[in-house]
Amino acid sequence: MAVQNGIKSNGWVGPETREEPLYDPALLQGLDWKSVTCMKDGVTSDSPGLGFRVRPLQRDDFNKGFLELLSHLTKVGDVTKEQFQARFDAMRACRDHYYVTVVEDLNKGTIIASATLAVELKFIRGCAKRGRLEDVVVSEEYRGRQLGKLIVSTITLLAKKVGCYKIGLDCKDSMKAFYNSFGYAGEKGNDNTMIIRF
Ligand SMILES: CC(=O)SCCNC(=O)CCNC(=O)[C@H](O)C(C)(C)COP(=O)(O)OP(=O)(O)OC[C@H]1O[C@@H](n2cnc3c(N)ncnc32)[C@H](O)[C@@H]1OP(=O)(O)O
Repeated sequence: MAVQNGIKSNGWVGPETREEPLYDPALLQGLDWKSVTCMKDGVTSDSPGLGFRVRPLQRDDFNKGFLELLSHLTKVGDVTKEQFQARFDAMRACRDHYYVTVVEDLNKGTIIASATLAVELKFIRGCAKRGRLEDVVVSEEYRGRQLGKLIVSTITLLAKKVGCYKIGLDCKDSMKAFYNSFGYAGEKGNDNTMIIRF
């Protein structure tokens, strides 16, 4: 892809074009961590712990074990690098809709946690935006080290920052207590997920 004066032919502008982030990394700066009570030892997305970095998904994360990480959540299938990059490019083209956010272990150069904020545009509520928390996962060998809380809290704060009026999620019954600890709760009379699988 052609780059001229930091501006790519797809219109992406910013100092981190070399790393090709899915969304503007500056959005992760200055999140309101004062409102988060579940983190211990001052861990935030700006200070995630020695050797860790919280950042948007990048186009080269195929090489950093991103799909391997997702396999700790569900079936991924045989996704080639070309397929991964085509999907990445499609998500980036839908600007302001997909905020796949990861934690990288900088010492190993691997992606060790991830979650997605998907933003749905509405006509209701004055053309509001609704957030969805999707595909939360921490690599099995890194669990129990606050990374789950870190990535979920980051996405929740990000949803507020980008202007969502609410954020919701679907999860198994066994995960309800985990999400309750961040303030996610079922609503009386409106606590059903209904799906058709194709
Ligand atoms: C919307 C969705 O995507 S639902 C899908 C959720 N993802 C999965 O099920 C994938 C497999 N599981 C995982 O990847 C991880 O176990 C996660 C993401 C659920 C948790 O990640 P971890 O890094 O281990 O969590 P973390 O260390 O931040 O622990 C957070 C706290 O939640 C608690 N916790 C962890 N799992 C659960 C659970 N199932 N129910 C209740 N509490 C839980 C921990 O005990 C810990 O409590 P503490 O802060 O009092 O010590």
